[in-house]
Amino acid sequence: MSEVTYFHDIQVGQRFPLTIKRLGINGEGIGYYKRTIVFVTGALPEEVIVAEVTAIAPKFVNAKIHTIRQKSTQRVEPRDADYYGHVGGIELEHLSYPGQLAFKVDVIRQSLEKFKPRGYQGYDLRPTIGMADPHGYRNKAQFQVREIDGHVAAGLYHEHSHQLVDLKTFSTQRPATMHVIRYVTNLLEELAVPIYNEEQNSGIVKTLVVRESFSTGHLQLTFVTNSRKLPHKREILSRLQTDLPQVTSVMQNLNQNHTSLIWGDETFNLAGDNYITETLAGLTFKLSAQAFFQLNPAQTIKLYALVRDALQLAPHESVVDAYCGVGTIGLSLADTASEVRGMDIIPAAIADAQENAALNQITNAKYEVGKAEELLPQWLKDGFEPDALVVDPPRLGLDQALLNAILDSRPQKFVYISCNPSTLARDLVKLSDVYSVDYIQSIDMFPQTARVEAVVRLEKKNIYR
Ligand SMILES: C[S@@+](CC[C@H](N)C(=O)[O-])C[C@H]1O[C@@H](n2cnc3c(N)ncnc32)[C@H](O)[C@@H]1O
Repeated sequence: MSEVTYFHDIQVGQRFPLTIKRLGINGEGIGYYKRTIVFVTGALPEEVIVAEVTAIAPKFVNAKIHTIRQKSTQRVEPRDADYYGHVGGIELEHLSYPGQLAFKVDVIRQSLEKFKPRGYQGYDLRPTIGMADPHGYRNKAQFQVREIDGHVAAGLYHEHSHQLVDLKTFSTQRPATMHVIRYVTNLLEELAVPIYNEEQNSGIVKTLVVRESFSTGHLQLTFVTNSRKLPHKREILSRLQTDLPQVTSVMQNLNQNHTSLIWGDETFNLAGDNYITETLAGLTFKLSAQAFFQLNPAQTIKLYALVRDALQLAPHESVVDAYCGVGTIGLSLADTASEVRGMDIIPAAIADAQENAALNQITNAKYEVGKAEELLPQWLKDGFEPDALVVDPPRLGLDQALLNAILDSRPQKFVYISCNPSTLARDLVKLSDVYSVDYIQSIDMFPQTARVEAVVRLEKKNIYR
């Protein structure tokens, strides 16, 4: 972002009245000042505000709210009032939950209108599936630990900085994860365990990671440290055993790198098990400290049911789970399919997928390390023609080579799970040559954030049958 003024009549610090027209993809309010697009953090549609310009870029202006002249009826008091606007993960806390759910459909609509895939005006955009209680859902807390004013603090960085915000409460976290974090933070202070100092690269405890199993209530606690030695280890473990018996796995990860990467290469056990076990959609998963796992288990169950429903696999049909992570989607389909094949670029994720298959006695699922855009064409060349395809790509969307492979092979059944409406709409431009969009079902995996997740059911057009 440049501080240079590109618009001869707009300056940083300038204030002007602004009517907010809609919310943008990151949840910011959007208005127009002299035909220039203005993004205003925290402003809501239909509000009339006085905006104060904070930055100017060639094609847009960023601003903050100076005053609100006319408030939206959808505006609510953020639950995390002390932290709202300072840390990420709660950027829509000022918007009512029905308003958030409506926003998540609207963002998809805006993306479709921008990219205009074939027939987009007729797409069945279904209302977002929300949570009965859109708080206390995150099963994992990964909080930095630092000393602030002589006290041990644990939390997230101030947005766009490395200044830590000590989160005493955080309403999107499952309460047990916060309880463990605060207990350990206080214990580290009481025992005067040296806390990491980023500037000097000194001290020992860098990060606390706590993950809770939704199904068992057990928790895993990992200390990420700058040295192998964890001072007062015995006392810490004994206190945890007495006061937090639900913590069944205590691990230590050694990370002596002076970088922003959370994890070092070595993880070892301090007490209890190496894993916690999670059961989801009838499947059991062993979660090691670093294993990727969905962060909102209650909604994940609904997401997998949506995929199953959209595919309606017959027992003789094979399915590819592209971008499979630890294999959860494909494994949840395995009992309805003849064969599941999945791929991911992360070797540790594939190792977990294979282990998860074995743990659940699933013998018809195979996983390979590699890029979807390379492996799918390879499998097709080798004569494997899947009946169904599920793609769950990262925010970048589908690679061109993968799109070409899909358009060439045209699997009969196709579900696209997207976490970015913009790349989804872009990819649909190509895909809609061969597939029609049956429906787009958004599901709220991250309440209070602007993140959007959607399940798209595509149907091969008749001419290709
Ligand atoms: C949105 S996550 C999907 C997670 C998984 N489907 C689940 O439900 O847990 C995207 C995954 O794509 C993987 N990935 C990124 N680029 C890839 C590529 N080119 N080919 C295959 N996998 C890729 C990432 O490692 C990540 O696990």
